[in-house]
Amino acid sequence: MILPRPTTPRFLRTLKLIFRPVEYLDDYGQQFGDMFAVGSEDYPFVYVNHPKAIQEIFTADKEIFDSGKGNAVLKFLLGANSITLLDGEPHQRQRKLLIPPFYAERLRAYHQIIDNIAQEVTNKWQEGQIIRVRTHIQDITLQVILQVVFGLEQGQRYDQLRDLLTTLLEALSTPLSSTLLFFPQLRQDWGNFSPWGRFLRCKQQVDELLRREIQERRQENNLDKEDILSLLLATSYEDGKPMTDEEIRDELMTMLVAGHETTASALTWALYWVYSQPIIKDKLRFELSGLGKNPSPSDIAKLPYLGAVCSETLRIYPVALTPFPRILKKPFDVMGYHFNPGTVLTPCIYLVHQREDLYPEPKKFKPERFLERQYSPYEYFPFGGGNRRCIGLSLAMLEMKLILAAIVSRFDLALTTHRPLKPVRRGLTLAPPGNFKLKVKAKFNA
Ligand code: HEM
Repeated sequence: MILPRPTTPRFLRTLKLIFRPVEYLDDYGQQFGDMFAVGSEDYPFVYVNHPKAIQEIFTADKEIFDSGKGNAVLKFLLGANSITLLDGEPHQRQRKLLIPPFYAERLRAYHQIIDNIAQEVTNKWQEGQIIRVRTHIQDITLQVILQVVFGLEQGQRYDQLRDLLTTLLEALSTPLSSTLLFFPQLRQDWGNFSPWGRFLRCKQQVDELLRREIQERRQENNLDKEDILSLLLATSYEDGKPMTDEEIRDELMTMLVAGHETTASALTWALYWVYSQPIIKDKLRFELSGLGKNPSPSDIAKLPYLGAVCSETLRIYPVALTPFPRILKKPFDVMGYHFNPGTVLTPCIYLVHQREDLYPEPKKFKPERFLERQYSPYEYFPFGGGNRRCIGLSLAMLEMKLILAAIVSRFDLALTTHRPLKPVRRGLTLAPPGNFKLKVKAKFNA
């Protein structure tokens, strides 16, 4: 069987994928259905949009695919030791060390930190003020990473890293600057006058600060600290060897890049959906009020409607349109199609989340669907799946719930325009436009 494929020239397709990613997928998804191919005839890039096919991919033998190779484009940012760039045994070895700090029982230690940061940033909001949502939310999620993952306390290095990391990631966040990711030949260092030159200098300073922090923390050897960096410093591989400073630095950068922008985008969407539909805001407030005054973060994290709002937020516009590409190392069959080594199989999160047979009226934001039925990990997978599934899933969901609850219970916010908010590209991800604003109508004492 031969897969359908678009006839649009490659260059035009790539431009559409960069500047109008959702239309790109909507158009081809409607035209071609469950699976379609782009790229070369010999080594096609295949979008897979059927849950059965996705199950076959996510449950296949780990040795069949490489993914790290497909992420090589991120080496300049994350470093060569990043888990996202590794495959096979080195990848599994690294995952074994990185996953335990994210177990649910460990995350309990972070509840209060997340709640405090959310309160501190939003306490400054005043009635009548117009909030540029992403700036504030990203400040919260960046501080969560600095405190929970890097274990930093507020002070000079905290402020330096906070500023540098914001500049670093902003440099790659517009649809135009995202072209640097797709066309490496555009990365030209013409000093501080060129975006790439500015990026390189900023990255050097971040690397230096992280190197110093890791060295000092190794010397400090404080076994009482519960942040993820401390846990990584204390752990070792099966052969007893500890992680090297370079490995730890690259994983810190990976968790920062993978964990802070993504969560900020998801939360910004959540605020848009909640405040564009008053009934959802009312239902959330009602559910929260059932916990009484000063509810514990652990109780908030268990609320079903709040969870459903977060899940629906990640369904309708998933932050990642696709998980990492799976590059075949061996021949493999999916739903009757035969693929040769070199083929790139890409389960498409966005198109599966838009399937009418799974999600009736898929363009409507309806949290109730997550209360009425359970979706399999092949029907709903905003965090990817199989042996590469996001390691920060539980932290991200916890942050979304606690921060959304902190805002909804204390503020009445209003949209400043009734034009529907359309997603835009932000690096490799999909995000609400950076200029999305909300007006503070009322501030309550929760
Ligand atoms: C809403 C927030 C987030 C979303 C939507 C998200 C989504 C994803 C997706 C789609 C993948 C690829 C999985 C695959 O290919 O199957 C991934 C991988 C990853 N994510 Fe997340 N993520 C989020 C938050 C986080 C956080 C908070 C962290 C850590 C602090 C994190 C760390 C990682 C890492 C390290 C990987 C690579 C896993 C591997 O290669 O084995 N993510 N994430």
